[in-house]
Amino acid sequence: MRAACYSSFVAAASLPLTSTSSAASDPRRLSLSRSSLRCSPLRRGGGGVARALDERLLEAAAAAPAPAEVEVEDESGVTEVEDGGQWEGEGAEEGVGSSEAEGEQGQRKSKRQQQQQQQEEAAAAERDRFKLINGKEIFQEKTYLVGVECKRAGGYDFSIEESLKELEQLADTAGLMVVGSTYQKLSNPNPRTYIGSGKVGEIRTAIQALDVETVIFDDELSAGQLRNLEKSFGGSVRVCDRTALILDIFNQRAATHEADLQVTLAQMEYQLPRLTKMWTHLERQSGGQVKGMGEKQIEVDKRILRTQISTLRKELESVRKHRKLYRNRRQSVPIPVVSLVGYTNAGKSTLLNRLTGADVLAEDKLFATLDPTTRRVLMKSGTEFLLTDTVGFIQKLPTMLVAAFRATLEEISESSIIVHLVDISHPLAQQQIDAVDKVLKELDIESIPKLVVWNKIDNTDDPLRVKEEAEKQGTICISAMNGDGLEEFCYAIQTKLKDSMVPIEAFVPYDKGELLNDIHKVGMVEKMEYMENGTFVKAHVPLPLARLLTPLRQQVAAAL
Ligand SMILES: Nc1nc2c(ncn2[C@@H]2O[C@H](COP(=O)(O)OP(=O)(O)OP(=O)(O)O)[C@@H](O)[C@H]2O)c(=O)[nH]1
Ligand SMILES: [Mg+2]
Repeated sequence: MRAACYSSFVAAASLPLTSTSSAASDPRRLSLSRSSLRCSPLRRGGGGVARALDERLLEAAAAAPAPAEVEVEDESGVTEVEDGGQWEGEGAEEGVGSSEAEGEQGQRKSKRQQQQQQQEEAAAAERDRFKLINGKEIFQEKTYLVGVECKRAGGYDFSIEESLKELEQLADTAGLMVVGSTYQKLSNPNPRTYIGSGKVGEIRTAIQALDVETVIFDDELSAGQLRNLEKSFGGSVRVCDRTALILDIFNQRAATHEADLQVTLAQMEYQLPRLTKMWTHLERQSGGQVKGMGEKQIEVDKRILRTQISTLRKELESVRKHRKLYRNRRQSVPIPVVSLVGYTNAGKSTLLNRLTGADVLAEDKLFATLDPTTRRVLMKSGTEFLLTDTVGFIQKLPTMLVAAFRATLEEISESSIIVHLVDISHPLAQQQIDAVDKVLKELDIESIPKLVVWNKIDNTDDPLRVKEEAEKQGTICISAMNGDGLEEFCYAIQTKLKDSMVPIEAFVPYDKGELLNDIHKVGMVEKMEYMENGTFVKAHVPLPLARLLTPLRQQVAAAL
């Protein structure tokens, strides 16, 4: 029953398409237009991994005994009572017979009551699995996690246990209920099933014992591996991988048009290579007589998907152009931009909120922020800078997501300073730093000055010792939560900004007073002298403003 309902869900939901069950090859799914996919209430209700409320309710209703059957049972109960009434009369004569009948009847009754109670409890437990996440109702599917530790070149620094722990956090963010996990050490992944056959059997047993509905692998699986695993685990269990899970979280959290476009594009790109051989059932249905039918259907689907991908790319391009235009307009007032980057959950949004009084969602979930938010920060010195909050990074970040979010991250490449915020209280802080540096390298922005800042100092066991260590490394410690170290943070930004500015001396006539304002706002004034026809100013200013001031810089010698 679940498999049947799930078919219709996958067909209606968008293209996270983590499943390769026969349902996943439903032709209707691919013929859906993207706009209809985006508007689908099922997609709104949680995307591919977490199922929508309506679907689950239908399913739960179907799984529960039909009301008509309950009535029949009740009717039979009533008949028995009536019979019992007759027996009662007879029993009054026989005495013992009556109490025996009553006992039997009572036993039957209590058994029925017990069954009813069990059913009610099961229904209540089922209802409890509907959770409200980000204002969306999500059904907490029972999920089992699987990891593989491989000896591979350029491996990640996260151990398999740590990586699985993070996968559990991701599953929790997606609204899933993790009921167990396992891992295997392999020299090389099995090309058919990723894990060995013994492990497949072990997981199958766990699926049955724990009533698992979804199995998530910690690494990206091929279409063939997904299909083979799903077959081995039994039709109703869904198998997906870390990438699909991350895409699903992004899908759940995309709140703006641009984020929505980016996530849909990434999902389609993830899906494209996984369409291969999903139509083999057509070959089987046709009894082998209409050869190549499935093959043709894949081609049709791929073509549809490619067309949708290219339409999406064009749409994204136009959004990007618009964003660039906006950025250029913003740059005509050359306020320096400081970008906040860091591992997901490091506290970037909390810091932005704390410094600017913004109202960006900050919560103890992974990928709370998908869209860059920029706010103005006014320092005590009077200097201003723009602070941009960006999407968090994660180890094993799907490459299509990095690519899809490149436009968003372009903001970073045009900033004056990059602040790499680290959750220093996290046991894997160093590994997280390495993962972020890896993505930053991919973005080719190493020439921009970087400031490493340790956050959540309040959450460490020994803040004093951590601060000492930070000092040794030339790093600042802050608590975005309670505001500790924020003055030092602003001072460090100011110093770094100054390093990236040009020292100038200029004579600003009184009728060009607005330029003096700009110097104050975006630069750092060291000396100012009011003279007869204007003001002499010595300052550090950003390059664009220094260029703008060129004629006035040349007048200094004449004025003095
Ligand atoms: N104890 C402590 N908790 C903090 C601090 N800063 C942030 N947090 C908490 O850390 C969690 C994540 O904070 P966010 O600001 O959402 O993190 P983020 O880096 O924006 O995360 P993403 O948007 O997912 O990339 C929230 O529960 C915050 O309350 C801090 O200085 N101390
Ligand atoms: Mg955030």
